[in-house]
Amino acid sequence: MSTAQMSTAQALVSPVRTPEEPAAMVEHVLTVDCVESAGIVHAVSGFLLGHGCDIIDIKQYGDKAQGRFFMRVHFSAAQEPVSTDELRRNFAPVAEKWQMNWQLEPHGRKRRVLVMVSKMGHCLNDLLFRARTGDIPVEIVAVVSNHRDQEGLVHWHDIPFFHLPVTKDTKTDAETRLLELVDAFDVELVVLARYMQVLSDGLSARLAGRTINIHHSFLPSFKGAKPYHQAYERGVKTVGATAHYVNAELDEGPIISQQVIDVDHTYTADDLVAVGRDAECAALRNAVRWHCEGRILLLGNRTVILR
Ligand SMILES: Nc1nc2c(c(=O)[nH]1)N[C@@H](CN(C=O)c1ccc(C(=O)N[C@@H](CCC(=O)O)C(=O)O)cc1)CN2
Repeated sequence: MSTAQMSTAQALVSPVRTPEEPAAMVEHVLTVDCVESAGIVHAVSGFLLGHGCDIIDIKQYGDKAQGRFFMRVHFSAAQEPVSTDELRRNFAPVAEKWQMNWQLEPHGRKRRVLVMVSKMGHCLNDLLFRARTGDIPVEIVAVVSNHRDQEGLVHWHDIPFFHLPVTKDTKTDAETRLLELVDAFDVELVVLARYMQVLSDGLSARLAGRTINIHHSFLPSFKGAKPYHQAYERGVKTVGATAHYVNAELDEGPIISQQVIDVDHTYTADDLVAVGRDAECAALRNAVRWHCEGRILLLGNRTVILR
């Protein structure tokens, strides 16, 4: 068989050689905040260009009053040769030079979430459904409650349920057990989905920046345990809900997301409780989604949301 015949035969069996197969691309999200100054975007985009990365979406905000700069970059990187850990190692010197607070995560990585609830299950139910359907990038790894009302729902989702009753005498042990569960399940975010016990200063400090609460009023109005009854007595025409990070000060943590609903004189206090549920679910789901997508950065007791 002549060489010409040989090469025709080979052509028949070996795959058609197309131009260089693009390497598999992996998407990442980089969030940074640092002192505001010229050259930050250039430094970050130059780093990405130098590592063969392609920017998909970029959001930034410079707070002139506080002199702080915030940025979120969603980008794709050729998987070979750059892994997430390698990107982190290579970005560290850039972050050091600019004194950045930063995070670099695979885009869409599901965060490990522990949900706390008392008796009212509407926010828990909404989060369980949206986690199950992939609407929010979370894996709910455990649910903790000081009551058993939601145990059946949680077991239906095949998720571990822990009953930690809280009284004046058991609160310290309950909080110690909660921290054991946070470590045991490698929890990245704790969500208080109508959990009606105040976390101690010590627990709030241990969970600072990784605990989100839904308060059933449009803060700063009507703090405390019964905001809808306060709203009814005050005769308001709008009620709402506020998702915020938890700190030791009750209902005082940095606000992430708020929702409102118009009402009028025909609404009883129970009617306000009922219409408020949708606002609570919407505010909490947005806050959890934005936190897990790396869209929230802190500026003192306020938040910067890059979306
Ligand atoms: N350290 C914090 N812990 C909690 C916060 C918070 O902002 N910081 N928010 C609460 C949720 N919440 C309002 O959104 C709230 C819950 C409970 C109370 C309250 O007064 N509880 C009474 C007991 C009520 C009961 O047993 O039903 C109390 O703790 O004495 C006010 C506001 C979650 N934790």
